[in-house]
Amino acid sequence: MSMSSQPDPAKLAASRAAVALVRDGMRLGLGTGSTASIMVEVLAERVKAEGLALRCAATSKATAELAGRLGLRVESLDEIGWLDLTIDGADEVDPDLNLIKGGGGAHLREKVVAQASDRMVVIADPGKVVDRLGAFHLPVEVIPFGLEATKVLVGRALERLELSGRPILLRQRDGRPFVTDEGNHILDLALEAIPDAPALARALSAIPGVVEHGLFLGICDLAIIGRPDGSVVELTREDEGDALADEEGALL
Ligand SMILES: O=C(CO)[C@H](O)[C@H](O)COP(=O)(O)O
Repeated sequence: MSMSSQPDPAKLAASRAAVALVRDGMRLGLGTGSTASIMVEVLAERVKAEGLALRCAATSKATAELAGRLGLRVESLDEIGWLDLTIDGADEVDPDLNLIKGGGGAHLREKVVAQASDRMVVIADPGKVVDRLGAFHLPVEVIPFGLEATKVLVGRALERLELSGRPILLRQRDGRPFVTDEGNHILDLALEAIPDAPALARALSAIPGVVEHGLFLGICDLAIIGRPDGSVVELTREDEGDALADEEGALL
């Protein structure tokens, strides 16, 4: 494998299993983050070895740059129109395959791309599997205009959902507010646990300054969890709780 540093074996195992789902001629969505980057490298190697003809849409500038550099054919989502499969990482995966995403600040484009795909497959290591979403800070992309007012409205929404007092943190990078590929900022909500994810998703989406939150509810079709020994566990929404219950001891 031509990767510069030795990849995490669990992420590599999940990536290989996901890339095995790719078929010649597919239109693919490429996720963002360290796991998705490994997947892009594995995919590029397979494309080179087998001469597959793929069309790829990236979920971030960083992924577009990586995929292009590795020789994958990257086009805009509008050029491709619709995708057969999107493969992406996640920050948390619950037993119903609901996700928190956006640790890398790309969840807006990631959600657009995932929703424009027939199938979304998540690749992750066992540390991402949780019983209930919320330990990971929930990213919320907001427009710069009226940021303080948006923060107040987010706080009020949390109060109504019995999450009052939870910190709302403006994400920083190099001492300045983080700027997404779409020119927006990110509020990270330190919720600890999310009792009612659909209600929170609705409340956040109703705030005008909020562009998109990192809750991916009912979007993921398959989660491939890699293990450090190179094996994988596949979780689907149909077998959701059962599979997790069976595998939990081995996963965590
Ligand atoms: O949602 C994301 C980026 O916005 C990533 O998929 C998520 O943060 C997981 O990243 P990693 O694979 O590096 O742990």
